[in-house]
Amino acid sequence: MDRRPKKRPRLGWDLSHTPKAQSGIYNGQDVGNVTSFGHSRVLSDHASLFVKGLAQKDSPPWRDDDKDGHYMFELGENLTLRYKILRKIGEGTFGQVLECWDREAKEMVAIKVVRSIKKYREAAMIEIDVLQLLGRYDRSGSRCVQIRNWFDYRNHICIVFEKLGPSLFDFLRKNNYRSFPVDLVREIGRQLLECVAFTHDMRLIHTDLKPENILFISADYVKVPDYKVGSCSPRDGYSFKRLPKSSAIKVIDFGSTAYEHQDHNYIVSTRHYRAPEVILGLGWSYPCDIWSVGCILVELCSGEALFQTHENLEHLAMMERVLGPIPEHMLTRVDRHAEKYVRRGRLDWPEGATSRESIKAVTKLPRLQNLVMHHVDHSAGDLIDLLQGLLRYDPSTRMTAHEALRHPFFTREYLRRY
Ligand SMILES: Nc1ncnc2c1ncn2[C@@H]1O[C@H](COP(=O)(O)OP(=O)(O)OP(=O)(O)O)[C@@H](O)[C@H]1O
Repeated sequence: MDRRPKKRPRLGWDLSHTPKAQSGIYNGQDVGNVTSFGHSRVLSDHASLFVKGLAQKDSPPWRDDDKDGHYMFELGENLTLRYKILRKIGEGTFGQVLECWDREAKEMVAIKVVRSIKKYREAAMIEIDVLQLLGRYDRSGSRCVQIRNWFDYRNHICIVFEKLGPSLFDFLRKNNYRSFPVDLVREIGRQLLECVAFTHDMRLIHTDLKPENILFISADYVKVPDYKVGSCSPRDGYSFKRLPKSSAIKVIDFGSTAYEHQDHNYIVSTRHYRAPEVILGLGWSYPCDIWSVGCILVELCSGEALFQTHENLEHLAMMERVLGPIPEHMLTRVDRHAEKYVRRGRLDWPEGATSRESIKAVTKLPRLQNLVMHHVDHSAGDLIDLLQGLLRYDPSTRMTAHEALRHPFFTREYLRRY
């Protein structure tokens, strides 16, 4: 049974946060006048009528947006005369993602049609800036999703991407939250860290790494028997699980990407992947992405999100249960919002728990070593050691992406399956 929503929301956006560190990049001009974007296009319906040889049909009638500022459309309609809408493939905080046929390039594309609300339009311009920057330097085009085009259509910023396959989260969900084989985890981890290393080299922090934002390039999969699930009969279909034919992945959603900055102290990341320094209000930087990678790798090994909680103190208590005590030097420096989670230099737990259920949820979590050993049939020692480096509490001693890529979990000669 599905226990989680199709896409877990990033909390920061609908709180009060506006990405301060990013405001210097897009200076609030009207989008059509932004000069820093070489390929800026503001396409009115009339303008698009002049695109020669592309029109199959006219533009759809003008419709009001829905109450949240989402673009209203019907399948088969044009989105400018260049793109034909085939289906909706995703929805997030920023807007809807539509699979479209690009009549000019003659290929499928994924177009993010951003909500017609000022803060999302502004954030979309930052995402375009980041994507163009990454695209300029990532010559192999290997790990970050590629932007193909962008335009402003009926007050919606539309970002055209190469079309990718399902997300890691889609795969986990379709597999009823059963684990990936460790060799696949290794291949995904390596590519993810390559992307993070490249992004960090570009002095950018993604801030929203999660299984929903990591997409397989291809949608092809095979069904293999899942011997670990002894209790289910083959008849109910659960004794098979899907595995991707190729492990190649790309990272998407650079809409919350932050530029290197000294004063990062607003809340970032989707809850389960949020680093302790973010929760404690200690300021954050590149290491917050590394923490998210650690959480993602554990989730791929076990099938379930590591810290399933919606509450800060419970979240911190879960971290202590899995990883050991948070260093006192971090707890004594917390900001005024997080003061209530600390008592005499240690976490106010279980005293500060809101319910017995909460204490139970924390107590039932295993130690990291046990969790990994339970799910992984080989290379557990290397994986545990890597995770301990990625999930170090103190961001200044946490592994960097480049260090992680040199870890034996990736460099030792394992018999490769993927
Ligand atoms: N290039 C792509 N190819 C295929 N599907 C995609 C692509 N980009 C996005 N998607 C799908 O659309 C969904 C939403 O995309 P994205 O995360 O970029 O939107 P968002 O509004 O920024 O989300 P969030 O709420 O996390 O900020 C993804 O989870 C994925 O399923």
